[in-house]
Amino acid sequence: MLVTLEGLDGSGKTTVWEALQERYPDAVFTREPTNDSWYGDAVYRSIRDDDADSLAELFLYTADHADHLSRVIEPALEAGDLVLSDRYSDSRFAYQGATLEASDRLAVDDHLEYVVDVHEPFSIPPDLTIYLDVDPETAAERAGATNKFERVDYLESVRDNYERLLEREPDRFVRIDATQEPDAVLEAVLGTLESALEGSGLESA
Ligand SMILES: Nc1ncnc2c1ncn2[C@@H]1O[C@H](COP(=O)(O)OP(=O)(O)OP(=O)(O)O)[C@@H](O)[C@H]1O
Ligand SMILES: Cc1cn([C@H]2C[C@H](O)[C@@H](COP(=O)(O)O)O2)c(=O)[nH]c1=O
Repeated sequence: MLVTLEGLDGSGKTTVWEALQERYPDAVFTREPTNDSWYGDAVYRSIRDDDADSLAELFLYTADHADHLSRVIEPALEAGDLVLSDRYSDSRFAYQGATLEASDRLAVDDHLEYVVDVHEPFSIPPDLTIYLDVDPETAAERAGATNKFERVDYLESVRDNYERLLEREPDRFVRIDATQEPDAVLEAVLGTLESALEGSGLESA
């Protein structure tokens, strides 16, 4: 089963993902951008470049995703493992959808749909996506504005895109109020995961 954690920068995904590692010791924990390949290194280089071309950046993130799929996700799913990924394809749909729209780099009507379509022929959709919902102000404050994505105005567009994704696939997404205290957020995530794992044949926490 493939479970992904999504949300704005600073929404608390990594905090939750790290706590889950104690509860699910047999699961495969992974992330995007990857931090163990040259594709991931290239993505982090682009994140640090304020003048990066938005279309080139989409394909850097997508190359990293393709490698992540073949190297980590597909083998783990074939082995029947529970896979928990801190960010995955929805980050591309929300973030690059917003960046491309702002840069006017592409002659398409709907930038989010374009990014979804790029993934469609090769990607594996998650079984469950836990969306940690925070307002852009809280997100930017918590994240500390350390990169070009962590600005309130940009995060507003990213959040609008996440809302579209939740509307498109209400059965895949579970929204959790991530402005709650960390313990309450973790409890809500654990409750969601336990319900999803019931009857899946995979072990509960
Ligand atoms: N529920 C919470 N309430 C208050 N602060 C939180 C909460 N969850 C996480 N934090 C704090 O917010 C900061 C960002 O958290 P974290 O790194 O988990 O977010 P993230 O979503 O993974 O961010 P990014 O996408 O930028 O990596 C950290 O300092 C963390 O301790
Ligand atoms: C996977 C992915 C990520 N991003 C953005 C979101 C963050 O600002 C950075 C790095 O992610 P991290 O969780 O803070 O390490 O990259 C993106 O724009 N598109 C993506 O596909």
